[in-house]
Amino acid sequence: MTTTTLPNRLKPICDRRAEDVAAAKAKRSLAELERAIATLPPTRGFTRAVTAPGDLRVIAEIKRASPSAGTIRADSDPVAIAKSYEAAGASALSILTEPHWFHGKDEELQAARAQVSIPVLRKDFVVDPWQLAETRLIADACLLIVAVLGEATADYLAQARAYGLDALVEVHDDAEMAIALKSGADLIGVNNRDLTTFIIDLKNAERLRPMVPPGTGFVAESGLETPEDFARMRAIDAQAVLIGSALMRAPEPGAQLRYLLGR
Ligand SMILES: O=P(O)(O)OC[C@@H](O)[C@@H](O)c1c[nH]c2ccccc12
Repeated sequence: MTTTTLPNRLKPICDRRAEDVAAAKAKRSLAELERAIATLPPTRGFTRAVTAPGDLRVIAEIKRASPSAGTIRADSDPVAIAKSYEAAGASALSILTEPHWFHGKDEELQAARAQVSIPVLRKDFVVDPWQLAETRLIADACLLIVAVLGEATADYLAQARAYGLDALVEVHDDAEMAIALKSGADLIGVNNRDLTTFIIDLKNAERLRPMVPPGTGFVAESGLETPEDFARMRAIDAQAVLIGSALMRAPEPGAQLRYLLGR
């Protein structure tokens, strides 16, 4: 994946991830990962869980830090938070594993996933197909960011599916949405945070919602903080919301989720 045309804030993260992958590949070949995948049971079905009929579904995120917010929660125990999200009614989890900017760890994802029964999205910056195999070994779904992958999104999606891995395809404008739709994505997330400026606007999801045809799952991502924000996403018939900071900043993340869901 060449990253020369990436928006400035994504580029350092993706370049660093590409270096990490190069080092990891030297230790574990793709063939070795694929042999391990062949022995795995099916995933928990992320797309199915977050598009199931009923009230707005929640993908609750575990995120210690981010480039836009700095440290969000220093003392977080990911296993305890994962259990509290599940008990509060989350349909799925999203767990950041990017280490340098988001302070994530694969081991924390694995520990959290082992203690819940809902599906888990590995939230990371995929810049190499090798990461899809790596993700299949520890999680139920991957994130594919169209701003990073461009027209290659379709190939990454096909490879993820070949491993039995679900994918959330992330876009933030019309041009990226067109690429996501063409890629055959069955789950599209609109990021309300502009990854070049970090500005958040829920109108982004509202504006792009009509482009997504029935039968394709729609997830509104980022910047959701209040019950009113949830109501706005229900009003556009989003199947799910992806929420991180507003939960991670609360004293009790699970209790905060319950409050936002009005339960
Ligand atoms: O913390 P928020 O504003 O609730 O956002 C969660 C999630 O949408 C956000 O973490 C995110 C969306 N797309 C990403 C891509 C990479 C890293 C992080 C993200």
